[in-house]
Amino acid sequence: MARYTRIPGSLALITLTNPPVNALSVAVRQGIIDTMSRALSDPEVKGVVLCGENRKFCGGADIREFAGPMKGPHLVPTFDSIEAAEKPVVAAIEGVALGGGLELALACHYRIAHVKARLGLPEVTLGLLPAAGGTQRLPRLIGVPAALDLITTGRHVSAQEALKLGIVDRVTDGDAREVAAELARSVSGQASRTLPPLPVLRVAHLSPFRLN
Ligand SMILES: CCCCCCC/C=C/C(=O)SCCNC(=O)CCNC(=O)[C@H](O)C(C)(C)COP(=O)(O)OP(=O)(O)OC[C@H]1O[C@@H](n2cnc3c(N)ncnc32)[C@H](O)[C@@H]1OP(=O)(O)O
Repeated sequence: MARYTRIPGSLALITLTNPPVNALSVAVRQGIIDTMSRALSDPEVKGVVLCGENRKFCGGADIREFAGPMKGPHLVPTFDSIEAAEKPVVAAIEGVALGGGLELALACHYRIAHVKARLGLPEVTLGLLPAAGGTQRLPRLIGVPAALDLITTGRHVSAQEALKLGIVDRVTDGDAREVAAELARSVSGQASRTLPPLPVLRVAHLSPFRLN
């Protein structure tokens, strides 16, 4: 599930609620769609903060659902609709943002991380790819070499390394939700931030092709 709360400054706070790590179960994916739609259709809401319950942003796809057939909304359109939102969406990353959890944060327009947060794309360790936009959004944000390192090793990075790499916009030792709310208020009314275009790979004797 995802809980919807109105917070000061004309903002909506969306909290993923699926203990223990707020993994992206069917109910959480549907909850994101429902709460985002509520925030976007309310003219009083000028921006959105997205966080996870119990100070854990999101541990990724819900591995408890891997045994059965895929049900409910897919991650890709769910995340695409966040990226396409005309109101700023800021991820408040506490605890972990792993796999689909980091891909969710990458679909947001801004990311604030708590100093103790860990981020990564560990899909490769499960024999999967970050197939919910991570292979596109991460290279656009931090460049191909750094993105390939994270995608192919599955290693977790600290909040400080994530800041250095350009994955997050700010690191705080305070309440990441409050810092995210401050940022959302300061950019509300501005055009949503978009990622730079995909890098074009040029190989001798071949026409350039787009990485997608
Ligand atoms: C079919 C096509 C799908 C395409 C989509 C592809 C895109 C997305 C893919 C993914 O997201 S794959 C999943 C990626 N995430 C992970 O691999 C995270 C795995 N978990 C961990 O690394 C650790 O558990 C942790 C989150 C760092 C927490 O570590 P900690 O040492 O603090 O606690 P643990 O004892 O390991 O775990 C606590 C508790 O949480 C449960 N859990 C952890 N991750 C998940 C998860 N992703 N889904 C569901 N449950 C999860 C874990 O099983 C423990 O549960 P209990 O044993 O306490 O019941």
